[in-house]
Amino acid sequence: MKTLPTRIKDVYIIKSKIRTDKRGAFYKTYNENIFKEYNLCTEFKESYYSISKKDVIRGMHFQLPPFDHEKLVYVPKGKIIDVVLDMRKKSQTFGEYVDIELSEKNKLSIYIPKGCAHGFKSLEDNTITVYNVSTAYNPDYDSGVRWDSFGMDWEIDNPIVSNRDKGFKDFAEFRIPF
Ligand SMILES: Cc1cn([C@H]2C[C@H](O)[C@@H](COP(=O)(O)OP(=O)(O)O[C@H]3O[C@H](C)C(=O)[C@H](O)[C@H]3O)O2)c(=O)[nH]c1=O
Repeated sequence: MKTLPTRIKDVYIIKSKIRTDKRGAFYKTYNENIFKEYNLCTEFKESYYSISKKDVIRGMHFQLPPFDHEKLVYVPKGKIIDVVLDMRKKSQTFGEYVDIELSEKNKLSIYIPKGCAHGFKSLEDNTITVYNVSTAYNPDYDSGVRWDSFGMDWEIDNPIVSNRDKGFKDFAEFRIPF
C-alpha cells in the first residue's frame, strides 16, 4: 500500500496493494500501521456506500465542527472523477482543489482531512463509491457548498444533482468554520 501526497496538505492518494490469481483479485484499502506512519486518522466511526448513475454529481459535502470528519473514499465498481476542495482558511491552498479518477480499474483511494469538501462525478452507471468517515453522520452538521462554485470544470452540461446539493450556498458565500 503506497501513500502519495497531493498539492493539498493532508490529502493523500493511496495505491492499494493488489493481489490477483485465477479466482480474480484482492486489494487492501486500509492498514493501521501505514496510516499511523503518515499521521492519518485510524479511527473510522462509519462506513457507507452510494450507487450512482452515469453523470451524477454528488457534493461538495463536509460536516461542520464538532462533527467534522476525515474521509477515506474508493470505488470498487465503476469510475468517478473525485474532487476535494480545501476550505481551511489558514491553509496555503485555501480555495484550491484536486481532482483525480478513482475506479475499479486503478484501485486508488483518496484520504480527505477535516476542513475539506468532497464531491465526485460518476463516469459510469452503477458506480459504487465507498466512504469511511471518522465521525458519525449528524444531519444537523451535514453541510456543503455548490458543486459549480469553486472553479472546477466538471466537463458536463446537465448533471444529475440532488435538490439538496443544488440548494447549497456558493463557496464564496459560505461562512467557513475551518
Ligand atoms: C451520509 C448519510 C446520509 N444519510 C441520508 C441523508 C440523505 O437522505 C441520504 C443520502 O445522503 P446524501 O444525499 O448526503 O448522500 P450523498 O449526496 O451521496 O453524499 C455522499 O457523497 C458525498 C460526495 C460525500 O462526500 C458525502 O460524505 C456522502 O454522504 O442518506 C443517512 O441517513 N446517514 C448517513 O450517514
